[in-house]
Amino acid sequence: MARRLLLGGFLLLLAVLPQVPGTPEFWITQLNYIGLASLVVLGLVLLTGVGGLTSFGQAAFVGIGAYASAWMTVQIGLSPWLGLVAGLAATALLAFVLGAITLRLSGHYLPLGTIAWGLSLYYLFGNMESLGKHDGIAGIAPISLFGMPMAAGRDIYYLIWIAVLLALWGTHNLLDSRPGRAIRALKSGAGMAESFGINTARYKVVIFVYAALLASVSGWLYAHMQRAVSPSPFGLNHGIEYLFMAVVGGAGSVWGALLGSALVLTLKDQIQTVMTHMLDLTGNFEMIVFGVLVVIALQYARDGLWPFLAAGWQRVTGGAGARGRAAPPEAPALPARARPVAGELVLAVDAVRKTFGGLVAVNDISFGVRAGEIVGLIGPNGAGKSTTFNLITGVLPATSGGVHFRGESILGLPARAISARGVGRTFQHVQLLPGMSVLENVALGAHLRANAGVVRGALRADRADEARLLHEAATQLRRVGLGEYLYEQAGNLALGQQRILEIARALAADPVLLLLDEPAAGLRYKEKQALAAVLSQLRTEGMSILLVEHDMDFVMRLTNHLVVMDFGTKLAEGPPAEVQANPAVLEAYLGGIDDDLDVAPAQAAAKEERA
Ligand SMILES: Nc1ncnc2c1ncn2[C@@H]1O[C@H](COP(=O)(O)OP(=O)(O)OP(=O)(O)O)[C@@H](O)[C@H]1O
Repeated sequence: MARRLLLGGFLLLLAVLPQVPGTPEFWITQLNYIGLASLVVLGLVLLTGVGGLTSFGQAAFVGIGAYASAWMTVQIGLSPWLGLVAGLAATALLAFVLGAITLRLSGHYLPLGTIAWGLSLYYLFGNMESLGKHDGIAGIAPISLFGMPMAAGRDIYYLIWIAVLLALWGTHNLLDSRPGRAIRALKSGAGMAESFGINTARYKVVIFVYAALLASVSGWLYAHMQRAVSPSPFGLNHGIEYLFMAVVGGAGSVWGALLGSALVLTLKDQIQTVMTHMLDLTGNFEMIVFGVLVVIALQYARDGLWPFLAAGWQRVTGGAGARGRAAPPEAPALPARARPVAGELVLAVDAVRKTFGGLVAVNDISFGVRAGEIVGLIGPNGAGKSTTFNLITGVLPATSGGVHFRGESILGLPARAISARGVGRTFQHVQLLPGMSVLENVALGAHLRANAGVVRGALRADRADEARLLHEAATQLRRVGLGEYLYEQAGNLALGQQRILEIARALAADPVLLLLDEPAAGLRYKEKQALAAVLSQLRTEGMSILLVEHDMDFVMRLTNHLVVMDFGTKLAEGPPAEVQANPAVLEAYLGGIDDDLDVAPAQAAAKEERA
């Protein structure tokens, strides 16, 4: 409620400011520039703050939007609106090509790549005869709406701010949608996202084009506001300044874009005024002071200033608690895949082999998992269990052998293709998006069961789809006993709960086979019992489970079949009681290779059960 009031007040202020007779013209001009910068910075929030892709070259896309429309209106005499369409088309095409090439670069090569094309485009503007070389293009017509030209600053003000507010709304919606969750996974969970069928390379290109289009709209508005364009505002220094704005404002939040643009532009102007009037200094000294202020700000607020303001506001208004919120409403179930009949061979691993240089980590291992069966893959540390797991899930390429899932060869397929066929997994080291709610983390698992894309997400035309996804996520969370934590931040959960959350996320993908990598690690006794109950229940429902686990007690009580590995080779295979009595297995474990495995209590437990 309080947030709505604040937003309403802000919108009202924006709307009436130019109408108040006393508002200085300078304020309007400054607000126009803040709006134009906000559009570019909003793109950077999505690209850099959320997606983790640093770009220094956004000013060049502003230039494409500006020059395309300037050229179309001045040289060909077309309407600025057609100029907008041409600018957006040119930007989309160029960003797609540049993105497809540069986004493959990782680490510092990506920012270097963006600097390279930022510079190239700047020099292109300055050297093309038809674009007026370094003098640029003058005499650009103003934008007209319903026959009324928006020539004055106060006229175009509304158009600029409508564009900014629409972009804020669209970006905010996008982040709160199915594609948005995938985008939020790019920065720190790309590998995990691929395991849920998310094409991360595609989403990187999508946010790159999205950010470029926002910059292009800003360029179009700028060209028709200034009525002239020249290369200098589209140079690399402006690209860096946009990045500053994003970082200072708070690159993780859409409102950070507005705050950063407003702060940087106002500060620069104020410092310049102080320098010239009070200290009698002329020249670009404001940039020096500004640079120092940015360094200090980053020292104390790494995530920018918006999170500070948001936290302060939360304290004042006492924000809604995560526990108190109602669960997502009922919604039709998501499409589900056909289940195998009990006993059908779901997974067949056939003489699979993996070598790392001279080391044979997995040495021609074969085993199978049938529908409605829990198979345990056990062995001392370094036996090759995780490597086998990674070969099945497509994370590592095999050296030789075969893996069939429901009769189809899956060896060599990428992780997301394997996941799409119905193989769900959890990770040895928990891989969640800690800043996202528990519910959203699980909804990410159901990504492939819905199809709302970026446009539907941004326009909020995805609500029916979204309701089904969230309802499914809540259902899976209740199924594993985490129904009370739907809106809690995933990072706030205890490790044991995070592991169970990973199972819920895997279940949301509607898998036929679940691969669990040490699910009981770090769990307390009670939590282990709860987990065992969940897994037994899943088995009863026909789920097939392959379990890599160190806790022998847990494995012995739960599995139908055990495969024991040691030094990459299969040591034994069979029902747990049989394997447990196998002398080779006892030797491998009791030989002191692995202290974690405590066979004796497991034997006692098995005896107890038989008695
Ligand atoms: N990427 C890699 N490069 C080189 N060697 C590797 C790589 N991954 C695993 N290995 C080696 O392969 C062997 C099997 O490792 P793996 O992690 O599969 O064993 P594990 O049974 O899962 O052990 P743990 O129970 O400790 O997880 C080990 O000797 C390990 O050092």
